[in-house]
Amino acid sequence: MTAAAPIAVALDAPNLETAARWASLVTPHVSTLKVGLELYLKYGPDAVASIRGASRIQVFLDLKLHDIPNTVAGAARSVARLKPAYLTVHAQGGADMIKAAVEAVPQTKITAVTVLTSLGEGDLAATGLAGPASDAVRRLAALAVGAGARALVCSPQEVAAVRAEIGTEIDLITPGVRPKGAKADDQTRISTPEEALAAGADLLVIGRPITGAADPGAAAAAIAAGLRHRA
Ligand SMILES: O=c1ccn([C@@H]2O[C@H](COP(=O)(O)O)[C@@H](O)[C@H]2O)c(=O)[nH]1
Repeated sequence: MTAAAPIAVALDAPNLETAARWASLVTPHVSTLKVGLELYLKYGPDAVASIRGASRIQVFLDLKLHDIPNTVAGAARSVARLKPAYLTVHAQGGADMIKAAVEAVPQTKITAVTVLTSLGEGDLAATGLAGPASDAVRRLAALAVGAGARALVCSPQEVAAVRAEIGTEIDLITPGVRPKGAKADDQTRISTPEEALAAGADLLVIGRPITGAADPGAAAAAIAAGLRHRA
């Protein structure tokens, strides 16, 4: 049996039946299933239970919490019983907010989202974050790790620079991954799965290139095979 590839499939589905079907098709090929806002806001904890099924696959709860520290700590405690491997917060919420989340759920890796992979340089300037995205990502990564985050989300284009700064202990997770020739959709700072892994990513988040395929299981298997061949 081959080891599951370091891929988190983003199960951004309109209903539980679709998400559970995708989950059962991709589970043999990948290490992680990601539940995000679309599914969690509609179904809550049932979303996690139904995609996990009877398997022991890792769950990545991508709720991108961003509020005052007390509120984020309470929100993190509310999902602790789901035992997600990863729970996201926005690094821009600041060090106290990240620390509050870390202390609230010690068994889960609090994962700080640095700069959304959909944003380009122009978008950043418009939000008042001057300078190249890579500068903001590195600054927010250092802040988040200093506050206790054990994983970071950045684009594959910044992974090598972040890795050089934060060392090997922190998991680097990259959305914005597109197989060669695939549509970028609304993602801006993208790379291929092979490039992301070669740059030092630990876990690649991939949604639509897998879930939008006619056969999501085959699409996941093909990307996983590509990663094995480069290793
Ligand atoms: O910066 C970020 C943080 C999170 N995401 C999430 O990852 C997936 C990507 O899905 P694709 O279909 O492969 O684009 C999605 O669930 C996002 O919410 C991100 O894209 N960028």
